Amino acid sequence: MTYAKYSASGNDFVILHCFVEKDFTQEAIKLCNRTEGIGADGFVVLLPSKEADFKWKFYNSDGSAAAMCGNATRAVAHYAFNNNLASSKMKFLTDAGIIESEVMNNNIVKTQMTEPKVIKEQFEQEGFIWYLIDTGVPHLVTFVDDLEKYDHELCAKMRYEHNANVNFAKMQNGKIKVRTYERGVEGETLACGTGMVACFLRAQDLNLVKDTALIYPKSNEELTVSKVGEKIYFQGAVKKVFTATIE
Ligand SMILES: N[C@@H](CCC[C@H](N)C(=O)O)C(=O)O
Repeated sequence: MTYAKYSASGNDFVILHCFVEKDFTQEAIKLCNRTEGIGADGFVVLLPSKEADFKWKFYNSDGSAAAMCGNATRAVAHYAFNNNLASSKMKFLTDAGIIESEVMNNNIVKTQMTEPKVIKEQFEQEGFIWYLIDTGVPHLVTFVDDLEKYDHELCAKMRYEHNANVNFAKMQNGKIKVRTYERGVEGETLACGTGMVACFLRAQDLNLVKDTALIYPKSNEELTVSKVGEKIYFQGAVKKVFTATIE
């Protein structure tokens, strides 16, 4: 089995393609394990599709399946282009719908995200004002004045209560800084794409940004989120860390 390890702004993935669809839960748990496996936040398998260039199955590191992953869309697009599975502009099927991605120069990949759906308008809980939105997967967002307010125990509580990923965001010189607790990793990751998009949409809602914004996750790598009409684009660099073959 040949696979690639990618980092998309610090959110890391093991990616491979095959022709046989099956349940990859055990492979996800084994390969994502940081002590006894390769180590990653997520595992993605690309499979043939009649409707698009390919389809994917996405798994979190604990083996749970997720409908979408913004950062993985960028890593997977780069992988597909480099493995001749698609041209630089491609469409692929996720459980959240069709994704369009474009591989550009300098390993920059741009993805058109799925249509967001507000699940719950702002509400107060645990001393914070939250907003719950689905950007492919569900995200709670709270804007704070200090990202040190990010609290693992609180995130875990909110995550289970709302079955959502949890984001603490802060405006700094017109840019958005974000820390995300990810469902299925059950901890803070270095970046979460659907989380950054959720924070951008909440910032727009609060009139903190216009139609485009620079966003910095925990890894501090720069990403851009923009809204053109009703379409939302998410863009940034990805890194192929290595490729390898395992028995
Ligand atoms: N890291 C991803 C989101 C992956 C899925 C999420 N953990 C969930 O289960 O909802 C991203 O970049 O969007």
